[in-house]
Amino acid sequence: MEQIPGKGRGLVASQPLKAGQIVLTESPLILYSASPLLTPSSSPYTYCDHCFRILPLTHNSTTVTCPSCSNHSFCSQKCFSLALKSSHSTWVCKALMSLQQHPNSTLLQQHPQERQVQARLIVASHKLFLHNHTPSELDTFLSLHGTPDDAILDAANFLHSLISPLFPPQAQLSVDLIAQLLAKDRLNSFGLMDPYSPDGPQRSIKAYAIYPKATFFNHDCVPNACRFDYVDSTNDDYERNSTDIVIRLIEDVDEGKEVCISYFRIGRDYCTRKRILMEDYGFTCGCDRCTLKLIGMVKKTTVTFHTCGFLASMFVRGRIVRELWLLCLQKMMCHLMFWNVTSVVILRLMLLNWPLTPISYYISSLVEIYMLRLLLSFSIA
Ligand SMILES: C[S@@+](CC[C@H](N)C(=O)[O-])C[C@H]1O[C@@H](n2cnc3c(N)ncnc32)[C@H](O)[C@@H]1O
Repeated sequence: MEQIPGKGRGLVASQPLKAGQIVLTESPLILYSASPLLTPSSSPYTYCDHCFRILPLTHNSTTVTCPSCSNHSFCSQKCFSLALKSSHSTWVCKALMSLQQHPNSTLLQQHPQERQVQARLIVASHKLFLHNHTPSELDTFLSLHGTPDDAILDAANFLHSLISPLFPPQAQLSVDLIAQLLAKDRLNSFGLMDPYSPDGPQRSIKAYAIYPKATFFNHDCVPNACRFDYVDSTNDDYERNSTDIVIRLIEDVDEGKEVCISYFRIGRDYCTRKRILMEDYGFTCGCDRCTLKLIGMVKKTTVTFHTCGFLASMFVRGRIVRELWLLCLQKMMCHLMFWNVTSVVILRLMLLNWPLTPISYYISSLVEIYMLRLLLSFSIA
């Protein structure tokens, strides 16, 4: 891990790496369902509440429903046994049931639906708040990027009043810790997606996970690494946990080069990428793809601006000296064609040696347009 200028911490190759190589496999520190506590999920699938694999539409002999809450189902007895020790312990089961019951549910329903998912996050991360829990996990979590803003503090106050009475006495739940949790989760959690199907509905997020190392991958719109989380596989297809994250390289990476992933599908256009990165992650991307696109846009705007100015000045002058204009038109067109072609050739030759920056494009467009203006004045004169 290194400090990357303008990006904070990032992950850098400490040796030459090959395309296809797995550079990280990791289990989540925190994992929770993305379906709101009180509202039925919009996903066409139901999932195992421990490993998030799809459950069969009709419960088969291997599916187990929690006998205490009857609200959570598991794909197998093995998953249920594992869940009882972690994701669906007796305390989690009781806390979720209590949040789903009146009057807690009434209070939750008065808030945006997002609050129901945030409540799941706090319940799922209760282990971090236990006094006797390993402090390194809380430290790791608190060291992640993200600070609470006013909206998060409001949410934290509400959720604290709702959930703290449910917490075990040995848990150090405070408004500040909840606010930290929400802020870190917003910038660092990965969505686990519905399975892909070519003619199925648009994929939605079935669960969220925070991975303590994977979270340090910065974003690039042309990433050199990519997430392979095997969420679409069935139980028999593979051995690793279905909620583990797997990061593979897309191309060879030299020693010292940063390894980046894309925080979303890479097919999105420049403006959509820019908006998502600002709204969801709070930064403007300076990767090569975005910079080139920006240069193109600056050039287009500059050329349009100067062309409009040029046409407007031609129009005004044309009106004032209409007679002269008509007389000179024929002569001018000859000059224009000559100078325009010449200036374009000169400028393109210059550009070959110029660095590709918005300034060089701006100056070249200015020069081009002033040459044409000069020529027009000569022609009219
Ligand atoms: C999941 S964290 C990545 C690790 C983070 N750099 C850190 O220091 O903890 C996401 C945050 O990293 C920063 N970041 C990621 N990619 C970036 C990029 N291409 N340009 C600028 N900042 C970036 C943003 O502040 C973003 O909110």
